[in-house]
Amino acid sequence: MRAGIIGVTGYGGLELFRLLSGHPEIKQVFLYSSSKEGTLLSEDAQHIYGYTDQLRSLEQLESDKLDILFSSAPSGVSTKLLPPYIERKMKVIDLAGDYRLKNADAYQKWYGKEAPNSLLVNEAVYGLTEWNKHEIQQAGFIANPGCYPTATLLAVLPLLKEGLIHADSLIIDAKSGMSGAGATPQKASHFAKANDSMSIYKMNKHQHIPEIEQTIQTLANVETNITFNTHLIPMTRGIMATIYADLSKDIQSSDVSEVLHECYGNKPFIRIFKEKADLFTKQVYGSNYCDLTFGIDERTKRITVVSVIDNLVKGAAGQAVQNMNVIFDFDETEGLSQSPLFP
Ligand SMILES: NC(=O)C1=CN([C@@H]2O[C@H](COP(=O)(O)OP(=O)(O)OC[C@H]3O[C@@H](n4cnc5c(N)ncnc54)[C@H](OP(=O)(O)O)[C@@H]3O)[C@@H](O)[C@H]2O)C=CC1
Ligand SMILES: CC(=O)N[C@@H](CCC(=O)OP(=O)(O)O)C(=O)O
Repeated sequence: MRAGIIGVTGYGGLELFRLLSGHPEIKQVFLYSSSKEGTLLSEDAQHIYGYTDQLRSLEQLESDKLDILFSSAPSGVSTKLLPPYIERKMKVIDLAGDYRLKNADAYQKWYGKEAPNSLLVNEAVYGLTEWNKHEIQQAGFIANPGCYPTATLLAVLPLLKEGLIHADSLIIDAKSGMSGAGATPQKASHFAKANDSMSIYKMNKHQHIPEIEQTIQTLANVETNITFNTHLIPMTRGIMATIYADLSKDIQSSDVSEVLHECYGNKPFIRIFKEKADLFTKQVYGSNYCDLTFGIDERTKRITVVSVIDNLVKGAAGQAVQNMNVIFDFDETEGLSQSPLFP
């Protein structure tokens, strides 16, 4: 099979390149750049020194014959760039947020950008693999989930669906490594500011709030108004989402455990740890795993659920490859079975 990657010079694109290069079904990967066409990817990305394929232009993409196209460009770009390929029925997986929100006003409000063509938004299948496998199997066009929504939704959906927690009590405290902000240097990622420090950002206005609420509505069939905040941590990869919710009935740990195991028992990338396990982001570093634990607080009748992922793998490129595997009926773990890098 032949795959193409738009935005391959960015962090999500490089991770796609790493995973697709080791995928047994992918024979060729075409690399596209909007700014560095004709140069070698390895000139910038020294870790793949020796790789000699030139970056192709977006004009070349128009006539290239691909079995699947991944787009890992900043939000707003795929609204303009992807329609011809989706309309041509090329298989497309978009890692950006453009096609995730079904409501155009919500997209404009939270992203501050012009909403994409609504027909194509309706065509897009939300690629939360463990929850949407059947739809993904039939799909030609996938809106790959955001990194924070992936970590959050995998943790809360089973509990919401089974009515174990009050939907309107959800508080999500999420933290990300610096690669979540992409390869372009920013003020917040300047070493002297970010190192040895921690910051909160986009307080109560993060663009992933409507994505999480929309997906809870679609997949667990409940309305929510979440409190969701994000923090930047001086590490390269990783997301930890610590989630608090009121228990809806007299729930025991064994009920929660049973619901999680029932939901994810046969899912290769979800690992359920014992209650109150000391999870850390590095235990999933470089892998497609989402690790979960929880603890019931008998005193407050609240539950804490914790989820860790690698933002570039399960939160982006890994889940995109998992979705490709589902679309083409490959084993879901094909090309994704590397164990985490530790220490
Ligand atoms: N980083 C993360 O953890 C996650 C990121 N995402 C989403 O994935 C996408 C990529 O993120 P990330 O890799 O971090 O971002 P980066 O900023 O690291 O990379 C984006 C790449 O997009 C390309 N690009 C920029 N403008 C255009 C354009 N007009 N047309 C085509 N290509 C363009 C650039 O490459 P070139 O100049 O060579 O074309 C650039 O390298 C974003 O939408 C992001 O929100 C989703 C989940 C997690
Ligand atoms: C650390 C950091 O800055 N992370 C980014 C994640 C970007 C992302 O995944 O954006 P979309 O899902 O909207 O494409 C952020 O919080 O905006």
